[in-house]
Amino acid sequence: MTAFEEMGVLPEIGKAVEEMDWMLPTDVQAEAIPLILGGGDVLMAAETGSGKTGAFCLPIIQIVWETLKDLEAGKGSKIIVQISPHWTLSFFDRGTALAVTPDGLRCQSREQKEWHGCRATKGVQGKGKYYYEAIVTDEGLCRVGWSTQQASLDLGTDRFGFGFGGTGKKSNNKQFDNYGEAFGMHDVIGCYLDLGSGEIKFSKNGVDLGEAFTIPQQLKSSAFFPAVVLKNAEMSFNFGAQPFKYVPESGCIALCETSKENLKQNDVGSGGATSQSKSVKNAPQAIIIEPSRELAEQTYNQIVKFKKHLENPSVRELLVIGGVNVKDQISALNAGVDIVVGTPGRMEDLISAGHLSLTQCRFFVLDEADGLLKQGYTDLIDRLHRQIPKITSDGRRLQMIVCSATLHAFEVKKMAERLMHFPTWVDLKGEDAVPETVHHVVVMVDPQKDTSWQSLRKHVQTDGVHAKDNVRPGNNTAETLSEAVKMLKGEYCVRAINEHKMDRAIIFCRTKLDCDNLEKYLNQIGGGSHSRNNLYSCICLHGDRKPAERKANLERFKKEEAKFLICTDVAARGLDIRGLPFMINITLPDEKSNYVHRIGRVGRAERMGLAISLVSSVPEKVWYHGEWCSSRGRNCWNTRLTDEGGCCIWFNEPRFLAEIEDHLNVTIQQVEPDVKVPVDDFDGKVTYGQKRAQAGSGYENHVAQMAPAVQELSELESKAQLLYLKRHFGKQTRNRN
Ligand SMILES: Nc1ncnc2c1ncn2[C@@H]1O[C@H](COP(=O)(O)OP(=O)(O)OP(=O)(O)O)[C@@H](O)[C@H]1O
Repeated sequence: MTAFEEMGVLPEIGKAVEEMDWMLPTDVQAEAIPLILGGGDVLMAAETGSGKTGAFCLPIIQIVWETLKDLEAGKGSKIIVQISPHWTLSFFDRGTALAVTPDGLRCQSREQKEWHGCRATKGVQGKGKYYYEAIVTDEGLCRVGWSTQQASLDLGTDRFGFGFGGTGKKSNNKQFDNYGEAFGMHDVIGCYLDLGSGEIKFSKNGVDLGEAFTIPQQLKSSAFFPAVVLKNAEMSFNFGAQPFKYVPESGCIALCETSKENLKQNDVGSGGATSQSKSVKNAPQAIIIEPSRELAEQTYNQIVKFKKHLENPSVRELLVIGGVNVKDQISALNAGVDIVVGTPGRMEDLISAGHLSLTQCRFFVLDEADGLLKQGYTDLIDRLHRQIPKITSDGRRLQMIVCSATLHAFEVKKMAERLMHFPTWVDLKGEDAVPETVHHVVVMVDPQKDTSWQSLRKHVQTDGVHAKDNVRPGNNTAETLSEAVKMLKGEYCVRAINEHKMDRAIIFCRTKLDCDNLEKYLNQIGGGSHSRNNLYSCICLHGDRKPAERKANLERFKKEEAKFLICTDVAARGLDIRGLPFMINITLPDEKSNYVHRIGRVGRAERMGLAISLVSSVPEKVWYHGEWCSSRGRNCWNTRLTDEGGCCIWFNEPRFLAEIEDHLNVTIQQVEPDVKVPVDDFDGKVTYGQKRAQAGSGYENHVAQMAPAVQELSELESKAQLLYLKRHFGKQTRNRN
C-alpha cells in the first residue's frame, strides 16, 4: 500500500503518483487530502513548490470518479431529496444563516448584520395569475416577493428579484422606491404575480397596494419563485394549502393549484430523482479557476496524469482558456465533462452563454486565490458562487477550496467569511513564508558608487523613459541616475549569469518592454538568437506575446532549448519548471506578495534554488500605464508623471524591499555587486537545482527528529518494567523464604 493510499487515496491514483516518483505526501498534502475527502472547505496556505496542486486535485478526482461510479451503478437513489408534492420553502436554496421549519412554511434568520434569503421549492412559468401570503411572525427586517432562479437570495438586489420590504419600499436591481406602506408584526402580505400582463403587486392585510413592478420582456419566459429575505426576523408562508387570511382577487389562483405545465421545480437541491440524478453533460462536478493560461494548462496536465489509471467510468477533464478556439471548447462541453480547469474570463463567457452549467458543481476551487482577487475578479467569483447550488443532488454540501503561498491577505479572509462554510485552514507556517530551499539575496545597484555605466560601450536598451531628459555622465540629476540604474541592471544581470555559470534561469522584469529589451540584449551579446552556441539564449513570456508563442516558449524553456525565460508577473505564480536552479529579479515586483511567488519558481519539490534581486539604491523613473492610458502602454511615450496626466512614476525600490522584508519578517541577505553569494547557510554542500544531499521527505525528517525521543521513551519503559519485576518478584521470593 502506498503512503497516499494510507490516507484514503484510491489505489489507482496512488499508482499514478508513484509513477511520478511521489513516494510520500508533502506536509500540505498530508493535511489537506483527508480534509477534502471528508467533505470540508479548505483554505490551503503553504509555501511555493510544496505540492498544493496535488493536495486539491487528488481528492477531487477521487470524489468525482466515485460519484460517476455511483451514478453508473444506478445509485441515484443515494439522492436524498425527493420531489415533494407540497409547496414549501427550500431547505437548500437558502442563505447559510436562515433556518426553515421542518414543514417548510416558516423561516427565521437571527443574523443581525446581514440579510439571508430563501426561495420556495417550486415556481410558476408560462401563464396564469398567482397568489400566496406571507405573515410577519416576529420583529425584524424582511422583504418578500418573487424571483427567478438566477436571482441572488438577497431579494431585490439584482434584476432577477422583485421584493416588497417592511419599511414600505419596493426593490429591484438595488433600486429602492417608496411603495404601499410599511408593515410589521402580524401583518399579512399578499404576493400577486400575473404572468399574462407581467404585473407584480402586493396587498397588506387584504388592501391592494397597486402595481409594484412590470416584469421586463427578457424575463417573461422565466419561472418565478416565491422569495424572502430576512435580517434578524421571522415569517411564515401559505402557498394555498390552508385557507388564505384574505381572499385573493378574482381570476387569481393559489400557487399550490398551479397546473403541471406551468409548474417549475427549484433546481437547487430539488434533487428529484428525475432532474438531478440524470447527469447533465455540460455540467461538471468541479470548477478550478487559475489566474493565468499557463497555470491552468499546468493543472490540467497534472489532472491528466493523476487520473491515468482510473477507468470505468473515465473522468473527463477540459481546459477552458482564452486564445483557444471556443467552438472546440463548446463541443467538448456538449460531449460531457466532469472537471473544468480554466481562467476566469473564458470560464464566465461560457457560463453566461449557457454552454457551461454549474448545476452539478460540487467543488469550487480558487487556485492562487489572492492573485485572482487582486486582479479584480472578486465580483466574478461571487457571481459564480451564487449560481452554484450549495447542496449537491446527492445531498453533499458544495466544497470550496482556496489556496496560495500568500493566502494571508485581508481580501482572502473577507471572501472566506462571505463564501466558505466553516473552512479549515491548512496553514503550516501561520504567515506568508519563503521555503528553506530558496536562497534569496539582494544586490544593491548604486550608480553613484559604481560609475562603470559612464563608460559602457554597449548596454541594454533602456525603456525610453528618459528619452526627453538631459541625461549624461557628470550630470548627477535624478534622471541621469535613474537611466544609469537601467543600464547597470542589464550589466548586473549578465554578471550574475556569468558568476553562477547559470545555464537555466527565469528572469523577471517589470514591464513587457523591459522583457523585450533584455531579450534583445542577451541574444545580441550571445551571438544572435539563431546562434547554436548562444550562451545567453533566451525567450520571452508576457501578455503581448500571442498565446501560441507563449505556449511554445514555455515548452522550449522546459525542454532546455533556451537558457533564459524572461517574463513579467504573468509567470510569477504557480509555474512549475522541474529543477530550475536560478531566478533573477531585474526589478522588485510592485505587488509584494509576488516577491514570494517569483522567487518560488526555484527551490521547488525539495530542490535548492538561488534567487537574486537587483535593487536600485536611487529612485528609478518607470512606466506606469493605468486605465487613463488609452493604449494601455502600446506605443505610449507620455513620460510625464501620473499626477501630471502622464504614464510614469518614480519607483522607490528600497521602500519596496523594506515592505517585503516587513511582510516576511526577515532581513534579506545583501551581497556585493560582484554577485558572489556566500554558501555558509547551506554548508557549502548545495548544488542549485538539486536536492540537498541530506534532505529527505517531510516524513523522513520526522522520523529523524523523533528518534532520540523514542529511544529515551523505550529506555524509560524498560527501566520501569525492570523495576516492577524486581519489586514484585523480589517480594514473593522474600515471602517464600
Ligand atoms: N508528494 C510529492 N512528492 C514529490 N514531488 C511532489 C509531491 N507533490 C508535489 N510534488 C512536485 O512538487 C512540485 C511543486 O508542486 P506544485 O506545483 O503543486 O506546488 P505549489 O505548492 O502549487 O506551488 P506554487 O505556490 O508555486 O503554485 C511539482 O513539480 C510537483 O510535481
